[in-house]
Amino acid sequence: MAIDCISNIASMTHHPKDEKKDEQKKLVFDASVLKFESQIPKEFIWPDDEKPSANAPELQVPLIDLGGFLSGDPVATMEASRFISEACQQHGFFLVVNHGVDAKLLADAHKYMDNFFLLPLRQKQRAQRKLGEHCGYASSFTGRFSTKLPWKETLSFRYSAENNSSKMVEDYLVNKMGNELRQLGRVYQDYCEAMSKLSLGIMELLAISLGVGRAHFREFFDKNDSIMRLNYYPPCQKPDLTLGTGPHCDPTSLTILHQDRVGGLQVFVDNEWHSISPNFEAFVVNIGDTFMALSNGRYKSCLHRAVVNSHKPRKSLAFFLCPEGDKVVTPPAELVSQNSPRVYPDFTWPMLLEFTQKHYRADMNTLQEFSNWVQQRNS
Ligand SMILES: C=C1C[C@]23C[C@H]1CC[C@H]2[C@]1(C)CCC[C@@](C)(C(=O)O)[C@H]1[C@@H]3C(=O)O
Ligand SMILES: O=C(O)CCC(=O)C(=O)O
Ligand SMILES: [Fe+2]
Repeated sequence: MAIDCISNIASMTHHPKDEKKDEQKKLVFDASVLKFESQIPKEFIWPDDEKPSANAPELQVPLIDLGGFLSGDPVATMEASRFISEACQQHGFFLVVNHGVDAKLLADAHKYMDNFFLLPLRQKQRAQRKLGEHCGYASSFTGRFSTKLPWKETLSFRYSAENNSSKMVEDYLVNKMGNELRQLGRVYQDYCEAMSKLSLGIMELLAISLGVGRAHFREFFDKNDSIMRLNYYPPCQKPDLTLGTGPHCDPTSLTILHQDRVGGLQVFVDNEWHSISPNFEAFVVNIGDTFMALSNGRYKSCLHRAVVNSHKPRKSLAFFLCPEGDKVVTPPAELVSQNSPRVYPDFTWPMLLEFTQKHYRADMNTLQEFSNWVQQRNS
């Protein structure tokens, strides 16, 4: 595969445009084979100004204890919302502990990632993500991007909090991968339900921290239609030349990320990349572009990326909270005034999702580029 991959890369430079497109489709990232190569394909080598810097300083992120809030303690609730307000005005990232997510479920969610990603490539490709779609298996997005390829494999699927969708995740994975992955499907169904519940709690704290009605965002996301993404970063023989996930702000509303014990998440704060050290007891929470719009720009969606290493695989589970498709993303009246005029146009999440899947590779400017695109289309 690697030879095929490299010969395709080699031949990609000599074909006319249309044939080159065909060649790109054949470029396959098979980590189990590429690892025997001393070099990495040039498509995975990022420009010098984006390569990972040596040991990034650790970011001191507030560890917010949700225990008091979850048990209804009003003092603990106010304290947690204050910590969140400070973090979201600084960089949009915070850590939560005593979050109420079952430890065995968390352990299973990591264990079943190995069950999937260690399958032979041919089997993983049964769930192959199609161009323009956001669900399915993808490896480094070969065929979607031709440069700055991320050193990762992902499996993404939809989760809906609608009552009649209690088996959506399980059914999707069994339908794509066969009945032998039914237990895996059940684990991620349960995991997404736990993430949705945790997200709605955090939405209450965000509303309190912004001084809007405590139920406002909770109701907005009650029947969320979210994305679950499993990130698998194979070891890389040249970790200082590539990135696991490129620099970006999440276009979604809220991300609840659980990284394994390997570490690799970095956040761009005070003009420098900082690492967020792994803490298996904690979830990393960050707001995304859609919540930045909902907060009328009050809270910032933060630039972050993931680096890889040469000695062991890294895994992260990212739950991307997204509103139902027909919800209009517009800030509550309390956050708009003469002193705080509207920053972004009204939009729906499916519009922004389509923009990132068909028109624009999400980076640190997605929301601004999307706003320009919306205004052009409406003018
Ligand atoms: C809506 C989404 C698009 C991406 C997955 C979710 C939220 C994060 C986005 C992403 C991770 C940002 C960096 C670029 C990207 C292409 C990736 O590296 O995976 C983005 C995802 C995507 O478009 O598939
Ligand atoms: O793997 C990580 O730590 C970060 C992944 C990420 O930012 C994403 O999937 O949006
Ligand atoms: Fe992200």
